[in-house]
Amino acid sequence: MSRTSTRRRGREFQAALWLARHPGSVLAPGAVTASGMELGWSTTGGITGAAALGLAGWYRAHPDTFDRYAAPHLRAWRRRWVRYVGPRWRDIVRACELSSTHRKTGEELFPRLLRVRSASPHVETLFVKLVKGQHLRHFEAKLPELTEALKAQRVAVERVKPMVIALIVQRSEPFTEVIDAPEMPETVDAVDFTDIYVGEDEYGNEFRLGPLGQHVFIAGATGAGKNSIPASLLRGMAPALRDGLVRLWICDPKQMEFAALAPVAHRYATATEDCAELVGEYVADMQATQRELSAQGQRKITVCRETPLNVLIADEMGALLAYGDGASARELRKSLALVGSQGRATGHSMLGLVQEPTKDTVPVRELFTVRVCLRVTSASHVDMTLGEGARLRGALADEIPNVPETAGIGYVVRQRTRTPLRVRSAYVSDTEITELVDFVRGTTRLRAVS
Ligand SMILES: Nc1ncnc2c1ncn2[C@@H]1O[C@H](COP(=O)(O)OP(=O)(O)OP(=O)(O)O)[C@@H](O)[C@H]1O
Repeated sequence: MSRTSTRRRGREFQAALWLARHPGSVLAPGAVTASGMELGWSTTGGITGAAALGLAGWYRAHPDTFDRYAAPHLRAWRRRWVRYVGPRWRDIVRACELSSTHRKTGEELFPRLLRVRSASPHVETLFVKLVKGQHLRHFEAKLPELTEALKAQRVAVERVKPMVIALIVQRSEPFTEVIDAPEMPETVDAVDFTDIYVGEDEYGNEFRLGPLGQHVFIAGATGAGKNSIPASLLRGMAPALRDGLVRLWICDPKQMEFAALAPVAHRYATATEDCAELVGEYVADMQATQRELSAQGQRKITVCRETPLNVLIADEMGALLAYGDGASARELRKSLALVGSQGRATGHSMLGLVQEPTKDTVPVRELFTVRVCLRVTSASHVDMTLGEGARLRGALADEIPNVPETAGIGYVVRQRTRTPLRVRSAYVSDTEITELVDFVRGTTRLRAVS
């Protein structure tokens, strides 16, 4: 209903509305006061102290679960009240000329901060209710001013629903140094095919992927550092490759970085038709394993020489699917779909690399169980890679600067919470690829052992 009166809403009602919007601010002090009056102030102090101690104990004892479940809420709450408390938010909005004046009452109207989310220490998402007459465009036009006013590195904006937008505020860069290539274990016993080190996450934890039972999709613009992820995985499995427990199948239309691995690959192809044939063989191999498994009454393989882990690396998937000749591309899509849906039990995994996640690659994307989005050139590529809403939740992969210092940086979505996690893969140089190849072929001893 539009306002016709020239009088403002009374202050007592403004206060009541504020309290209704912030029930926590009423309930928390209310609960403490009630407890103090009912149970006595020393008991209440004891309960509050025990809760704080419990939280501190959790923080120290289980960093993983604390960082995942408690930290985002505590951080969001603290930032809400330290950085964006009423007058501060209004000052920022006013300084960026994003407030407006009510025509009749002359009252200054501010876009209202509905919610602050902070899934990682480096990013906050501010959900903002627009003032009538405002549009996403007004905020887009003021992004540079907002970035300065918020003292942020970067601010992005997205429309959430009518009258509500999200400002995604990146505060800092967790990765300022290149991460060394993973060491190669000496023996197969040291390799866990479901858990291989490939880099670090923004909390300083190890970023690990498991090729056994998973298909990994990696999107990133040219120079984003896609190759480091498969290369790190291969280094982590080096003794298994050497001993015939892992077989490598490579589709390499570009014939650049992966060409160095050709000598240790079980199959290697470059032309689209040859790649289609290679993937066809991969499917036949998978189906043969399926028959063996069902003859033995088993549901999945144990990695050994007889039933090795097969890893299919499909570089430039977009090019293979979109620009190759029609029949081969169709054949490839069908075969990849089969591997995607049936290959996990038989130990037939895929690592798919794309420069641009477009509509040709998106249907295939759904076949992959783990997706990594490195620097991409368009905001739409983020959700195309990681799934709807990923960018809104803070996966600003399109905002990663296009400079060599950011290679290998990107996002994965945590399966349980769907929160994007900023990660950086270890960097595997050409020399370290050569070292891997020599190790697998048995022409060198190890440089180092984990
Ligand atoms: N994880 C990393 N950490 C630091 N630097 C890296 C990392 N990965 C790659 N780089 C640097 O970025 C350059 C480009 O990497 P890479 O060739 O893997 O990119 P790409 O995404 O595969 O690009 P293209 O699609 O053009 O092949 C490398 O030569 C290297 O200098």
